[in-house]
Amino acid sequence: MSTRQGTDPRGEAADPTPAPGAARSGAAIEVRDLRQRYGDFEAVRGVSFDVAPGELFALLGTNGAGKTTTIETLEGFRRPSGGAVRIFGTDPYGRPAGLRDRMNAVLQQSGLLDDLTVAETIDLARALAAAPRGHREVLDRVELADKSDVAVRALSGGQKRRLDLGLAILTRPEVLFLDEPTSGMDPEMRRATWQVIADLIDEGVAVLLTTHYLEEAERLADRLAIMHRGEIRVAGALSEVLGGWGDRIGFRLPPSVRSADLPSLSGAVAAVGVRGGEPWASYAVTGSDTDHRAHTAVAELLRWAHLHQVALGGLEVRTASLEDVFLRVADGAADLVGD
Ligand SMILES: Nc1ncnc2c1ncn2[C@@H]1O[C@H](COP(=O)(O)OP(=O)(O)OP(=O)(O)O)[C@@H](O)[C@H]1O
Repeated sequence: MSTRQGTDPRGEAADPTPAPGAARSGAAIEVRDLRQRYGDFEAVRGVSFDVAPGELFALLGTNGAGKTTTIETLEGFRRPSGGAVRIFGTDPYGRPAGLRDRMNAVLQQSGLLDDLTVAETIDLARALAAAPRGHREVLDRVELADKSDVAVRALSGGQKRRLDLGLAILTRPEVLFLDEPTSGMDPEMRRATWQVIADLIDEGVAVLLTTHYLEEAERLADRLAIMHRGEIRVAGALSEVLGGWGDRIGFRLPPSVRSADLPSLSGAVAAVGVRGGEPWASYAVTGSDTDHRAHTAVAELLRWAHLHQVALGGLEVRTASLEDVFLRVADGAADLVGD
């Protein structure tokens, strides 16, 4: 079955991974059974994962799942309520000097000063950094050279995110936290930003990314986890995450066919929803030997359509997508996978 994945900006296939949630070796970021409370409310409930140098781990999840709380804890702004986090083997709480210079972040809330120009912003950050990248290199990497003399307040939302990224990479971090770094960017700027991130990973930076753009995770992540209500529900390399979710057969449900009239296909579970404002029939084929069973189900469906003179508009047969998995997790339907 075909997948919807496009070109990988990193130009490489995802590595096979020994175990969901486990790093390959020498973790830069370690999270062990992390718990984080706000008063009586437990926002993070026993989360574990590792990120190795030169690896991008994407932390996906529903709104309020606990992603930002996890990142803030790793950055050393919060002491864990339970469990432990380590950056290069050191507890980051309180941001000890030895670690502070080795990590940086693009946070959801930008700390830019509106009155400074882009060039002044970079100069100020360079003055505070121990071994900063060159002024021109930063501008070029985030493609803001033509905005050098523009005041921050006059930048677009997407350009401000690019400047945030420029400031984060300026300090040459070995660990980079990216909390929704491409929000507000148009598709072209988003793709250019993916390339900047891909280059950093190639240079050996360990990146922890949160994003609501699932395509972003599909393109960039070596491994990913989907969080819901403070827990990791699904984790692993993209192929592992999608592997258990089988194939999908779908078509537009003609007005003449009621959902009760749909045939039962061997080994496939039917559901009727809406797509593009029209009723959409879909069958999920899961479990072992999915390819063979999907072929059998399609053959049965075509026989049924021929017999009953039903047009299968928009017929598609595809591997489950990250969006399918995400939506099932958001429904609370996914089982806990990984550690
Ligand atoms: N300072 C705080 N005090 C009390 N509750 C908080 C605080 N910060 C976050 N929360 C709650 O903790 C939960 C997790 O929030 P968090 O911001 O970590 O989620 P998130 O996964 O990053 O969400 P989003 O995708 O919407 O940004 C939410 O229910 C949120 O309301």
